[in-house]
Amino acid sequence: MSYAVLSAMFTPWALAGSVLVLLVYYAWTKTRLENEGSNIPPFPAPAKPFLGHTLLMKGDIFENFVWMRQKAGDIFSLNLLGQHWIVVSGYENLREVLVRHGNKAQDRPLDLSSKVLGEDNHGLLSSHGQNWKEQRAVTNSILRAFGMGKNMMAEKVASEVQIFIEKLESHAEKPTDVHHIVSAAVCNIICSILVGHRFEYDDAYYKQMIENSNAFVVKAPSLLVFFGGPLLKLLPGDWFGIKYWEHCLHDLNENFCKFQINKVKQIYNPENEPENFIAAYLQEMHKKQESSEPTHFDEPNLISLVKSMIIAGTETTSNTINWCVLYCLHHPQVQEKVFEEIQTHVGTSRAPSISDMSKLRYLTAVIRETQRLAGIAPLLSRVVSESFEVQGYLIPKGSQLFINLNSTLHDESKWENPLQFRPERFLDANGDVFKPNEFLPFGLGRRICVGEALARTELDLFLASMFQRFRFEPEDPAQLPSLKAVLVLGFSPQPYKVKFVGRNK
Ligand code: HEM
Repeated sequence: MSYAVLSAMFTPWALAGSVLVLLVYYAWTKTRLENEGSNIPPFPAPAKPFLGHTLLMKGDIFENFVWMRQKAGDIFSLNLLGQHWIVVSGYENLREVLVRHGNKAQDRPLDLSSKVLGEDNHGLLSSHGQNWKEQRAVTNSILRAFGMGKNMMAEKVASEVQIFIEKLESHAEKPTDVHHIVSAAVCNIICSILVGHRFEYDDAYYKQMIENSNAFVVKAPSLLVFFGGPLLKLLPGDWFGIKYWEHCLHDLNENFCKFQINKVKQIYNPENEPENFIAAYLQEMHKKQESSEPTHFDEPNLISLVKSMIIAGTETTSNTINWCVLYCLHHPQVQEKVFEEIQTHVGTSRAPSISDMSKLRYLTAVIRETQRLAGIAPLLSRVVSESFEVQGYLIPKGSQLFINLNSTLHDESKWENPLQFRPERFLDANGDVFKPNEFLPFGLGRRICVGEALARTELDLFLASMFQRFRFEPEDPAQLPSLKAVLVLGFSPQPYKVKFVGRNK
């Protein structure tokens, strides 16, 4: 080979061209799934080169899943930028995957928030393996010790409800967007568990924290961006909103989680009974460290755990309350019926308590119907740690799962007219409330919501007092706020205003 040919081969352009060809080849091989050709669930459409089915995720993902399910069945595959995702729908299939094969489908893929924060496998929401098991066990035991599911926790909730109702009274009859007030009240319950005290709703520091935590849900980049997130973040500007989102998470991390942990550490004494979640975790951590047992208990996990609880425990419950008020604006007869029930069984001279709930059966049905119809946490994600079979299909190790929770909550074969708000569907012929298996708003199996008992107490006490004290009226009766949900990480109602009219008027 002549010197001229050799030197041409090593020009910067030729090198750049070779790198590009290699990259394209790499991307091409990445987009051919490892187990394609074996008995994996079918695809709803042919995959495009490189992108696979990524563009099919555009728009309303649940509407897309409906036609995909019709074409490919209850369990189908998608190739998203070379990653094998499997979408699972239908109650029996969810049970098979999350319960029967639960130990092989309990890990969470590393999500974009963990990637942007550089948190590989910390905390509870997005951790996996042995670390997740330990963080989940300690969270459950601390929450139980602080009275979750018992009267002790109900008292904490009840005292915040009282302050919340007074706040609503100060806005009475004025059309108000109560989103912040509801979130601030609900988050105060988590804060009083985590750090041992509540915050004023108008406190600037607290408001910022709520905004950051809310941003995690409503400002999350679209699912499309999720798959290429870490790379897209390197682009100049903030076209996809990743940098703003990252900033909010970072602020939450530094100024709330780390700051509050440091405050607790300053007065923490391992000899004393822990007064809050952070102190209880520190105590467990020190015990493990002293016993020199191998342990995943450490401060990075604690920081992430605090963040998981704030994020998972605020917008979920407050969204459900906001949905319930919105449904009642559209169905005023429902709120009249709840009020009558409260008047009969509780009266109006004292606040409803958790022990009243067994008599407030229609209210319980209204809360369940709100959770069913709103389906606020519609899609759960998992990564498969060991291959297994469902319905004769191979669910291969390393594939990722989208568990379509709303496929059971809105299943036409189970619920008549599933998209209608009809609380009576949860009442039997004797007027007793029941819970069909398909009612799974908190998930199923090993990763079922860790705060379910707390969330149910919150929903019962907040809503019972709201129905007792106010009639919810629309700002403009001729134009009711939209019922169309905003879908980012979950389903939230669009912002709306409501008038809280005192029942004594
Ligand atoms: C109406 C309110 C709520 C709903 C509908 C809800 C729903 C859910 C769902 C569907 C999951 C995912 C389960 C899975 O992946 O299988 C989950 C997980 C979780 N929830 Fe809730 N949740 C609510 C309230 C709360 C509250 C108040 C807390 C605070 C303690 C909380 C903390 C968590 C945590 C930390 C996880 C992650 C658990 C894990 O990955 O092991 N949630 N929740």
